[in-house]
Amino acid sequence: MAAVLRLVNRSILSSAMGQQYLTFSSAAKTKPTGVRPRHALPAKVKIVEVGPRDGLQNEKTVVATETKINLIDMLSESGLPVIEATSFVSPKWVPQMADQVEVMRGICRRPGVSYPVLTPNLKGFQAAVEAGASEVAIFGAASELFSKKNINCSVDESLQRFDEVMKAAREAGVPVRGYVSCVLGCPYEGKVSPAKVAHVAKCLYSMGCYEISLGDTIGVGTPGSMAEMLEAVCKEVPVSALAVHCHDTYGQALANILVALQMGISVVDSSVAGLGGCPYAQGASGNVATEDVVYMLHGLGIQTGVDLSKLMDAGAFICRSLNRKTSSKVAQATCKL
Ligand SMILES: CC(C)(COP(=O)([O-])OP(=O)([O-])OC[C@H]1O[C@@H](n2cnc3c(N)ncnc32)[C@H](O)[C@@H]1OP(=O)([O-])[O-])[C@@H](O)C(=O)NCCC(=O)NCCSC(=O)C[C@@](C)(O)CC(=O)[O-]
Repeated sequence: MAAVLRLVNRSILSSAMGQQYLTFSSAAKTKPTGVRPRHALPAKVKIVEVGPRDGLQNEKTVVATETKINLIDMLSESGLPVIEATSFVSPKWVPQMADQVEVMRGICRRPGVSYPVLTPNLKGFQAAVEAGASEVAIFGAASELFSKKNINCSVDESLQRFDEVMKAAREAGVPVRGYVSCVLGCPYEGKVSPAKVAHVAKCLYSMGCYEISLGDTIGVGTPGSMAEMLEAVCKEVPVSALAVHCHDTYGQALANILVALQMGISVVDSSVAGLGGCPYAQGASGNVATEDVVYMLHGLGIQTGVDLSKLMDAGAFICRSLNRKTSSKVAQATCKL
């Protein structure tokens, strides 16, 4: 971990615009720790906005469908390339997502923007496709107990269910993203081994998921544990197919994302205004705020295609609608609310 932090502290960004990589000058001098820094940051990062799904799924009061639709449309206005719109899960388990069909039918789809939805099983997949979803995500876990609490089956059983979804998705030509939850800790089991994370990630990738999002569901990770976990996963899944999904419970999310970028990852999940939490991971705070991720990336000279001002308008809108304060430090600092 010390080596990773030294790497960050001593980094010197290349000032040349348009250069493909930004280099870290003193990386070679750092002591090896088993961590594999790539000594380079990507020139471009794809942000996967999960606010309308992950951000809202845990809200106690039902959010009006129109509000969800307006939020998604404002987010797509801001230039975000991927907006996870809703989930096709049981309304008994997650009542907040019960209006998934109306949301999918109501949004204004911008060309070039993808609107994936969560589908835990074949039933969810079929309903999603019927409602017009053109991309879906399956969601597994690296922790047995979390899997049981979240989707009511063991990790192995979940992989069998996902296999059915993958087959149907292949036939329908629908791309599938895969999540692994609890990659840096579980609310029920505590520490989770990087080997288990790597195993589940490899299974999802082998099944045909085009991208694997690694979820620090309860936000307990640090740059050290993130690097150790990624080291294990990168041996099984190409780094170009990995994304990180960081909750900010312990305030470590941006540091963890920076480490992931240094290790070659260029896809980051985040949630506008830092909304969110998982209904089956008590105490987990929201995702890292998209505004803060965009601010950091732009500050590093990394392109996102996102207009920060429009993004903050979307954050202000949803915070007003939910009558709550933003968790985005950037939005707080710029007094947009
Ligand atoms: C997976 C199930 C459905 C299993 O739930 P189950 O009770 O085991 O399912 P079942 O197959 O026995 O069916 C029971 C009932 O659910 C219905 N059902 C069955 N499937 C569906 C479906 N797709 N859509 C709608 N209804 C469905 C089914 O028709 C039946 O209805 P009934 O006969 O009782 O009226 C349930 O556990 C569930 O919905 N879980 C969802 C949990 C969830 O959404 N969690 C939050 C998302 S994960 C997350 O936030 C983490 C992530 C991704 O962000 C990454 C990170 O941060 O780590």
